[in-house]
Amino acid sequence: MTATRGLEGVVATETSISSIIDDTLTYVGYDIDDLASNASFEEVVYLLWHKKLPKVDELAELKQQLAENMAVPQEILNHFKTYPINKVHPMSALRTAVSMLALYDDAAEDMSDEANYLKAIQLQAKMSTLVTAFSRVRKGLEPVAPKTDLGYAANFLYMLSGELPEAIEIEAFDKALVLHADHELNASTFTARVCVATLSDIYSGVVAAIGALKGPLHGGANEQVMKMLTEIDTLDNVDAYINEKLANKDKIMGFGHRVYRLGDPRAKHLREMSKKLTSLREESKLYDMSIRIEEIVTGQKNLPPNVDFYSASVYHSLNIDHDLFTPIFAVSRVSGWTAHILEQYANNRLIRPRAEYIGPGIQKYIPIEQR
Ligand SMILES: CC(=O)SCCNC(=O)CCNC(=O)[C@H](O)C(C)(C)COP(=O)(O)OP(=O)(O)OC[C@H]1O[C@@H](n2cnc3c(N)ncnc32)[C@H](O)[C@@H]1OP(=O)(O)O
Ligand SMILES: O=C([O-])CC(=O)C(=O)O
Repeated sequence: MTATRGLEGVVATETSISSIIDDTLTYVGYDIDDLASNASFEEVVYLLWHKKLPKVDELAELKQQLAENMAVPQEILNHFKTYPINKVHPMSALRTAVSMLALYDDAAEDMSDEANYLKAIQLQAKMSTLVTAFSRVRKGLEPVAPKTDLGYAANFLYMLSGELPEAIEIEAFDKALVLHADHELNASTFTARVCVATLSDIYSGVVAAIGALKGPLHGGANEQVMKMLTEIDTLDNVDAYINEKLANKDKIMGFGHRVYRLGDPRAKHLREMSKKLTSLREESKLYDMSIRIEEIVTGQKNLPPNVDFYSASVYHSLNIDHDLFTPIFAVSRVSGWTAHILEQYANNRLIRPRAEYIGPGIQKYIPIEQR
């Protein structure tokens, strides 16, 4: 038995939710470029869960279900207030809060298809409330209740700031949610599938996935990109900073991908959004710095930007705190996680691969006093 490092190239499951073939990303066969230009996030959520685009009444019903399920138990909001607030990363708060949601769900252990679908709706609805409420509580502000007449993207921005967002902000945020919704068998989705393949519950699968997304080699990279842009500070500093990192063999966050070799098709949409929004906020320097970083990293290492690179300056331009970038990724990706969890339940087999043993051969036990 020989291990494949990082499971590269290993085909671990079948799925009909999303695919990456020849650097093209599709959700249920729809090209991501088509969806990014035309579909709302709620349509994409429906697509991932039902494997078909919704009709008018189906979309209206899903929107209503999401809006109606956004409120979270007061106990969880009170719990936020007990945290050592300045030390807690919002991804850790989200991980705990999603775990707590299960405690207040009477159907948490009901494994019927109907109950699991309802839990998917509740997780999708409540995660945006949890992220925005935590952000406010740590600033000493009260959470803002969702408005049932707003769409998902608008509601997130409204609950975050307490102000009704502008149309351009809603459009950009909605598109970012569409672009992050699913991505074949990425690390967090695989984690979710492994977890629920033991027939554990959907909350456990999503909590496990949040943990996997948090790391800087996966969803956590978007926050690190913003940290890098902040450190570099000016266009003049870019070359020296990036060249030094590359010379030291440090990774440049937001570049490279396990599956894409020619480039991540989502990055160009975020690049365009970054250009527009940074200019609107009179912070074009962030876009200019990003473009120069891309020129150097692509030129020297042949590594194109991934979804996390330009999303950083997009979220910054929406006045979002930098440590909320990865929780926002989770708010979108929970649609994909839950779609994969439901798909796993529908045709389940325990996921249990083997390991190549590289430790010592058979050894004889030595009593502790003789070691
Ligand atoms: C939503 C997402 O999860 S998208 C990915 C987000 N993560 C990041 O942006 C973090 C930075 N990128 C990386 O760490 C990697 O490119 C990953 C984790 C995305 C993919 O990793 P892998 O497929 O395992 O590639 P691996 O890390 O083995 O890299 C292969 C080679 O490219 C180099 N490389 C890969 N990414 C980068 C990078 N961002 N900066 C510099 N060099 C890089 C590696 O150093 C390695 O070089 P070597 O062969 O000389 O040792
Ligand atoms: O697919 C991956 O490995 C990582 C990624 O881009 C994503 O999860 O969106």
